[in-house]
Amino acid sequence: MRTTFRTERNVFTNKDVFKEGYDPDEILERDEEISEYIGYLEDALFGETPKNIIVYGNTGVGKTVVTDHVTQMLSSEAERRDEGVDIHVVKVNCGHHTSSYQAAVALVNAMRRDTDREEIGKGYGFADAMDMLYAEVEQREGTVYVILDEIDFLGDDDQILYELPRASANGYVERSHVGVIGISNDYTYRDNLSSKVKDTLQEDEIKFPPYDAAELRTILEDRAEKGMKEDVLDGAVIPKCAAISARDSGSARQAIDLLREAGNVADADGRDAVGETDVDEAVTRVERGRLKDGIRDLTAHGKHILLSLARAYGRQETPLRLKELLPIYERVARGAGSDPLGEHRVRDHLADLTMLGFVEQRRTNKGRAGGQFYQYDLSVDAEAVFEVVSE
Ligand SMILES: Nc1ncnc2c1ncn2[C@@H]1O[C@H](COP(=O)(O)OP(=O)(O)OP(=O)(O)O)[C@@H](O)[C@H]1O
Repeated sequence: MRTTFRTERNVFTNKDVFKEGYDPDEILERDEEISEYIGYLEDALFGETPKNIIVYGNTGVGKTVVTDHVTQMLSSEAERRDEGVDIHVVKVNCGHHTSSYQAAVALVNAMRRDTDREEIGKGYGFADAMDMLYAEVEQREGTVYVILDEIDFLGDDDQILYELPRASANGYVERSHVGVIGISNDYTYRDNLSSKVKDTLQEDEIKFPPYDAAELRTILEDRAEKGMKEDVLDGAVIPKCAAISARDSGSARQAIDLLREAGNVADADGRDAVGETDVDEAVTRVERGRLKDGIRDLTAHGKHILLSLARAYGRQETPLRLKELLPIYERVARGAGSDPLGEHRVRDHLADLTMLGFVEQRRTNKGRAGGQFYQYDLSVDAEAVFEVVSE
């Protein structure tokens, strides 16, 4: 039981070093990708038409951190040379702005915020938004690199990728150039683009492979040095976090999360030594965190259905059939103030939840005459479901 605030932590010197938004001074183990990137970006420094680039790689492999780093380098270099070439960078996340129209509006607003102007409201069409975007670009009188993070969320609505690269050729901007950098988790993204977009974009590709254990160790050692006290880590901790993450995902995010959580476990225990067993506990915590994020991302009815299953599971009534689940779901949905969906839609949701790994679907044969039917069970921790729903 704590009655006072601590004056010093047991393990950490700076927890911010382990946060998602932390900007590392140094990007480690990505020299090849940085070099390739610099090669593509360089044209812009000479006032030429900028190259369009798409960066591919799984989650947590450094696409964002490297893109931020090299584009920052590019605009500082242009400023340092002071040869009349200004380079501006504007970034939006298509995961939050999933249509070409929304992305265009978000870009206009980002550029307006950048110059302390009011954001535009609603009620414009795509063409209006693009006109406003071109006006912003033209005002910069230089090269504007547009970064579209999570570009695959645009899906078929990729008109903006057709428009932006043609801005100069079409005379929409005369004093400026526009370049596009797309960031994607989906290696097949390009295959789904329409041929007219492919023809205009003519992009170069940079692929970010997953990190191996040795690379993750380097990244973790650097973070530990910046954010943890000296000598608190047992020698096996970093190699273990690195090995688990390399085997699982090759993600630096996962590795950093594991090290932070292992530190948290020891710290909360009042220890100033982090050991291997703390990593085991960290794995459980990080997985639970990821599971809860996944539940949070579900639609409202997805959550209602999962909660119904979790309740049934808690009463040891699972596995159960759809017709047994429906009344529970209907009560849950009404309790949350929404109209329950019909049987077919619930079945579709259950199929989605099964695909996402939240639910297990079993086919059961009931003797000769009984025919076949499906039964459903919860395949994630019920507590995590209750916790998210009660947030
Ligand atoms: N080479 C590296 N050196 C130092 N830190 C890194 C490196 N690569 C990744 N990181 C860190 O790992 C985390 C995830 O990296 P980043 O956000 O760049 O991944 P991403 O590939 O863009 O992932 P996502 O597709 O999920 O957005 C960040 O905290 C980042 O600072």
